[in-house]
Amino acid sequence: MSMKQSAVIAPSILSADFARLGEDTQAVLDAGGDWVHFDVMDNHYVPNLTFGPMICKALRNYGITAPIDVHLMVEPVDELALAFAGAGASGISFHPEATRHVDRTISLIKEAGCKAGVVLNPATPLDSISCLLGKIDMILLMSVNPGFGGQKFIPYVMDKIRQARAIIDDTGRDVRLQVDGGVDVDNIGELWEAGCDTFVSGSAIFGSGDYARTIARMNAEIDSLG
Ligand SMILES: O=C(CO)[C@@H](O)[C@H](O)COP(=O)(O)O
Repeated sequence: MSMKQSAVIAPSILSADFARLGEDTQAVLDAGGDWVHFDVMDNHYVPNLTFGPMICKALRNYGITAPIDVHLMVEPVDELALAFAGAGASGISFHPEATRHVDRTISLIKEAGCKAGVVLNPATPLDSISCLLGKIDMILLMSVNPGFGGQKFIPYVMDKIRQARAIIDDTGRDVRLQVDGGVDVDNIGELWEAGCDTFVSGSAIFGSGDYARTIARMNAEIDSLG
């Protein structure tokens, strides 16, 4: 039986207007976004630099109450993960190769009261996380190489999504399957059918000019497939 959960659209505020971040984040939530996807880049694990826990806290102080889904593209992981838990993150996902003790990092995140996710780059095999399936809340499959918004979806990830769905269903656990990179109105239906239930989308939403219409079209594609 498929353990696929209800669809979640998580707009990536990497593509938001940083000069008006609180306002733009609230706007995308008012337009139907379910979670805030918060991409943390350290110019070390990835060749780009974004924002840290203070900005997460500032969004909470601004009044953002939706789940904040933190994607850490940082190395090492533990200290920043704890800082984000203290700054109002709801879930924290990290790249296993960026931490020395993966199991310990998951425990730290969960003990800090957050959902824990692991992120696999496009070419990283699924079997690298087989031991963790009883413990994590989410698998995030990157469908672009991490570091930048606005890249094209890498087609071979589609098969990996199907395999991940089968592996999750075998566990019988509620583990979300999130896809991130090049997600748009045109491919979201296929991604849902392949087994994703959580969709990160940055440039397709923020670059569209009409957030509500774009998110509604994404949800309509999913709903049309049941
Ligand atoms: O983590 C990342 C990039 O490293 C993503 O979250 C991107 O922000 C997705 O952007 P689009 O491909 O949707 O523009």
